[in-house]
Formats: sequence, C-alpha cells, structure tokens
Amino acid sequence: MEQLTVKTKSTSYGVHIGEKVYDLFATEYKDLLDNADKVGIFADAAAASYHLGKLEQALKKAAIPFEVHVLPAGEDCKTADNFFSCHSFLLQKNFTRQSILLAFGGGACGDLTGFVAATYMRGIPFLQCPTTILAHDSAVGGKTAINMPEGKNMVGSFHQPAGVLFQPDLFTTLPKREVRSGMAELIKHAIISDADWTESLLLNSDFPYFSAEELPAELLRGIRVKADIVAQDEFEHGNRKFLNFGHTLGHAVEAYFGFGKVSHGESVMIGMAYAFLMSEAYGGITKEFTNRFIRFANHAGYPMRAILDVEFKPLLEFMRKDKKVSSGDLVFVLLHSLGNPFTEKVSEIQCEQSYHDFVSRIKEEV
Ligand SMILES: NC(=O)c1ccc[n+]([C@@H]2O[C@H](COP(=O)([O-])OP(=O)(O)OC[C@H]3O[C@@H](n4cnc5c(N)ncnc54)[C@H](O)[C@@H]3O)[C@@H](O)[C@H]2O)c1
Ligand SMILES: O=C(O)C(=O)C[C@@H](O)[C@H](O)[C@H](O)COP(=O)(O)O
Ligand SMILES: [Zn+2]
Repeated sequence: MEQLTVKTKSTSYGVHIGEKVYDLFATEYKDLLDNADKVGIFADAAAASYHLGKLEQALKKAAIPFEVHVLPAGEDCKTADNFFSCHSFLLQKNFTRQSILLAFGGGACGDLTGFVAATYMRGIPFLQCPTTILAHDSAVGGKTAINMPEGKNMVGSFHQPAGVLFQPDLFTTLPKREVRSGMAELIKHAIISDADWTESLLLNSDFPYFSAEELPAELLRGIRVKADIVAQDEFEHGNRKFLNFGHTLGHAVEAYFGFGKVSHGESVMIGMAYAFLMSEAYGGITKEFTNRFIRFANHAGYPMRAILDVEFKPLLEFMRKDKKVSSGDLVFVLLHSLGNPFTEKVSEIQCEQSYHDFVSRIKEEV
C-alpha cells in the first residue's frame, strides 16, 4: 500500500492507495468509526452497482454498522435539490453531530458528500473512498461544492476529509472516457510541477497508458503535488490557484454544455490548451508546444473540436463568475515554462482575441 500525509494548519490526514486499503477500517480508522454514533455511506449509483459490496464487506468485517444513501450517478448529484435531499435523509435517519459520512464514488459524489458533511448540523467528519482516477485530485485538499445554473462549484466550502482510501481495482469498470477524463488532472499536476514528467505523459496518447501496477504510484505523484500546495495555501489565497490551471475556460465549457455533458477532465483539457496559447503571449510557452498539446489531446480522444461553434460571449458570462476573479478582472493561471506557473490578470478583450486565435488553432491542428 502507498500512502502520504496531507498536513494543513488545522488538520492532517492520510491518503492511502492499494488493494487492501479497506482493511484500514479495522485498524487505523477503527476508533474514528467506532466513536461515531452513525456511519452513512453516500454512494454514486454507478460505482455502487459495481463495487459497493466491497466497501460493505470491509465495514462488516470491522464490525462497523452503516446506512447507505445512493446518489444520482455522476455530475447529476451536485445539485441544490440533491444537496437538501441528502440533509433530509440524514435528519430522517437521526444522524447527529457525532455521526460520520463516507463518500463512495467519483469527484462529483466526493464534492457533494463533503459539502453535506461540512454543513450538516454545522459540520461532521467524512472519509473519501474514491472510485475514479480523476478523484486522485478531488478527494484530496478539502474543496467541496455543488453547481448552480450560473456556474460550476458556485456554492461550497473548504472541509478537509478525515482520510482518503483509494482502492485502484475499482477502476477496472470505468469507461474509457472516464479514464481519459481522470488523466487530464494528472497531466495538470505534471504541467504545473515538472517539465520532464509532463513530456513523459505527452509521449503516449493511447489510454490507459499505465498498467494497474504502475497507476497507484503515478496517482500518488499527482497527489503529492496537490498535497504540497494545499499544505502551504489551504484556502487559495495564493499558489493554490495553480491547481486551477485550465479551469477558467474549463469550468465555463462545462457549464455552457450543461454539467456532465462535456466531462470535467475533458473541459479542463480544452481549458489547458487555451491557457498554453495565452502563455505564448504572457509567459514562455512556444506556439509549437501549444500545437503539439492540441494534437496530443485530440489524438487521445478529448473533444477539442467541441468549442468550434461556441461563441465567446456565453463563455465569458461564465468566466466572469470564476472564483479567481479579482476586482472585476479575469485571472488566469499561465506558464513561464512547464513546471513554472504564475497568475495573470487578462483583459476581456485580450481573452476574446485569444479565444478567436484558439478556435483557429484548433481548426488548423485537428
Ligand atoms: N474538490 C476538488 O478538488 C475537485 C478536483 C477535481 C474535480 N472535482 C470535481 O470532480 C467531478 C469530476 O469527477 P469524476 O471525473 O470522478 O466524475 P464523476 O464523479 O461524475 O464520475 C464519472 C462517471 O463515472 C461513474 N463511476 C464512478 N466510479 C465508477 C467506477 N468505479 N466504475 C464505473 N463507473 C464509475 C459515475 O457514475 C459517473 O458517471 C467534477 O464535479 C469536478 O468539479 C473536484
Ligand atoms: O484543489 C484545487 O484547488 C483545485 O482547483 C482542483 C481542481 O482540479 C478542481 O476542479 C476544483 O474543484 C476547482 O475548484 P474551483 O474553486 O475552481 O471551483
Ligand atoms: Zn479540476
């Protein structure tokens, strides 16, 4: 089993990846769970249909009673209606301030469960038991949220989990599209931290390009990048913004198409390509690199052409609500070079010009 500890000013917790990770319910997490008066599993419907039995079996083996609440699969669970349904479930089942939640699903389920945990009776603990590759990012760092029609993750909180238990054999049932989507955040972690690692990831656009044996160490590498940043800047006053590379346009694309239509990872890949193009003017990225990245993404199956018929205006409306906006200015994460990110205010006129260049570039390259 691979593991690391995430340390912030107020808390610290373990991230564990490996086949026997749920055995930790009977050891490292036994006291936490025994001290809770109730344990509630919030499970993504698809993840539950394939794998919930494994989690249930492990909890039973550790003699920990629990109740299960199945959530709509994927992004559909991150709605205000569902958020309040979850609270109603907890109230009707008599959960208290001494209760604990377990999120069993991808990033959507983890974000929703974390936000319910952050707000139920003003806050109860929760564990992340992620079931997607992308969740190597979402399960760590304590950002929780639901979406609003006006934008992505618009209502949420920072609420760190009490632990993250990753069992990679759950990935075997992920559709190829979700493998690809998850790899986008790994590529992001490489881009903001390490040029050689990025280049090695861009060598092969055939997914999945890690074997089941290799993947845990690679995900842990991504988690380490995130954990180091979160340790310095838990509440995103400074360099935590680097973890948002590709997300300014990415979140706008997700909201524009309707949450869940173009997935988070796919949208972030489009947003990262746009940020590379902007970095040609503001940072040190070359046109050749951006073009290579666009071709790589397209060849890997990310829907780079999805934005070809999308006007800039509606995307701008969403980007104006981005959480990095500062005194009315859009703020982008850009790159001096691979591994060297910085933040930059970019005028709306410049964003629009770059967007038109971006659309032309995609037309030329793919
Ligand atoms: N909090 C954060 O720091 C953070 C970071 C990155 C992403 N996110 C959020 O995470 C979400 C994206 O996460 P995601 O990519 O995991 O998507 P997801 O949670 O929507 O899951 C993707 C799809 O896979 C299905 N699924 C889950 N596990 C499965 C399994 N083992 N086998 C088969 N199918 C399975 C789901 O039902 C869903 O249809 C977005 O809402 C994004 O905003 C949050
Ligand atoms: O942990 C972070 O910080 C991130 O920005 C990670 C992102 O991958 C993630 O998608 C996050 O939910 C985006 O946050 P938001 O603040 O832009 O909603
Ligand atoms: Zn993300």
